[in-house]
Amino acid sequence: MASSTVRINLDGKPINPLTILMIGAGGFIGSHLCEKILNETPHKILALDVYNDKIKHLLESDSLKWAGRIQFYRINIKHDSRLEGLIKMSDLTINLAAICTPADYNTRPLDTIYSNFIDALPVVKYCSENAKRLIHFSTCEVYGKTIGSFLPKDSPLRQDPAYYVLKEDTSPCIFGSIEKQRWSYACAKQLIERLIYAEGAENGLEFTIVRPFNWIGPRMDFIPGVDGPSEGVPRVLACFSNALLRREQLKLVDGGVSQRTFVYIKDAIEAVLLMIENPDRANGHIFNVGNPNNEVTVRQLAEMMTEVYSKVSGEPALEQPTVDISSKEFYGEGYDDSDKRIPDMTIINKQLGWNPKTSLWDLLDSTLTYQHKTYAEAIKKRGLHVLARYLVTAGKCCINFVKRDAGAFTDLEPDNVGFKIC
Ligand SMILES: NC(=O)c1ccc[n+]([C@@H]2O[C@H](COP(=O)([O-])OP(=O)(O)OC[C@H]3O[C@@H](n4cnc5c(N)ncnc54)[C@H](O)[C@@H]3O)[C@@H](O)[C@H]2O)c1
Ligand SMILES: O=c1ccn([C@@H]2O[C@H](COP(=O)(O)OP(=O)(O)O[C@H]3OC[C@@H](O)[C@H](O)[C@H]3O)[C@@H](O)[C@H]2O)c(=O)[nH]1
Repeated sequence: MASSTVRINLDGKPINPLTILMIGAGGFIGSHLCEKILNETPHKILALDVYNDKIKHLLESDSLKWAGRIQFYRINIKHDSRLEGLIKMSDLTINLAAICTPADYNTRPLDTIYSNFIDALPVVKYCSENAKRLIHFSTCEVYGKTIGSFLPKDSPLRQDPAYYVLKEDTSPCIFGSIEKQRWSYACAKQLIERLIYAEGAENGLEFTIVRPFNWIGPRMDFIPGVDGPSEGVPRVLACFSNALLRREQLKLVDGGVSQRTFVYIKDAIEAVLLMIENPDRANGHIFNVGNPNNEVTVRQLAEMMTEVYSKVSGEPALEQPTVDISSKEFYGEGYDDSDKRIPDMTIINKQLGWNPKTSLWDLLDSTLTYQHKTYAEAIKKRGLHVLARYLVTAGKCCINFVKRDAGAFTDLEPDNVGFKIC
């Protein structure tokens, strides 16, 4: 519940109610950030996105306690004349809009570059020209590969943090060759960071840049064939959740040797709210937002998710829960990878006093509980439905489709048919 008492920031200054333009509010991070702002602050949100299914629960009824503090605008920032006016109406613009699933970077490089650089240009321009504050979402991927990854495999220096800890103001950005089009995303993000930084240096733009380190939690991406395209390839959490839900093997790209640190979305948006409400401490800064204590290889993540899902679902794991697959087969030509992503936390600790709280096991427990509750039934129905169609077309038996409503047989959606084998 939004408090009615005057809220103060880290420097003891009163926090005045803000109007926040959130571009990409309908996405994974945006939906959690909207919830937090509406539940804990008096701020108003102009939620801009092409989709709103992940924030529908915040928009539905005027009876909601935050009614009137969130308005949704179905806008594609690629070509919409309303963008500048909305930026002018707001005290702060947060830009989350991006194509940010690795399966797109090497297969849709032009769209990826346009989305992460070209389309962000007007947002930066309008904020700078109208002296409006900007919080821009970049990525930990701008660091690319660690320096240590170029050392000989047996070099002891690989164990030296100086060769792998990623620090905002000192670490280089190291990408693969141009043919490795995976890096189209990271390079576009790097260039928009540099443009924002230059707008700050030359024109006084008040900016904060966020580099998320694998934020995960409920509502991340989609489950292919349920709330996203069957042929879609989401990020690893949704890929692995999809396999677990369907009792299929989890695919380990190139053996799952890459390492990642994962942070719970609920911890991460706490850091963003601190940035929003402490402009004197956040303006002009780039922040790593991640959890250095949650490092695993992708293989270890798969094993942990398998164990947690077995506990959550009550179903035994597969005999062989994982299978290796080459990146070429899984992602196609031009894929490349970050070897390791450990965030240095010095700057965010000093400026905002933020630290993540949730262990990887606990965040996977709450996330897979959500996934199982949300998707298991739908997937089971679709599975039976597909089986029924197969049996009928294969002439194995006749099946009486028992319609649950009076609709025509054309709408044989799993939700409204039951069947019995005669
Ligand atoms: N989730 C993470 O771990 C992570 C890690 C690093 C960086 N990021 C960055 O954080 C931001 C948000 O990521 P997310 O995980 O919420 O992704 P997401 O895909 O769930 O959300 C992005 C949202 O932006 C919207 N969008 C994209 N192009 C748009 C356009 N032209 N006009 C209007 N809306 C548009 C999409 O519809 C989507 O709702 C992205 O910039 C991403 O690069 C996220
Ligand atoms: O089914 C899968 C999916 C993914 N993976 C591997 O899991 C690792 C993580 O893959 P993700 O799809 O989550 O994406 P990455 O961590 O590489 O980058 C992501 O995090 C940083 C953000 O900028 C973006 O949202 C995205 O680029 C990669 O090594 C990938 O190859 C698998 O082994 N199997």
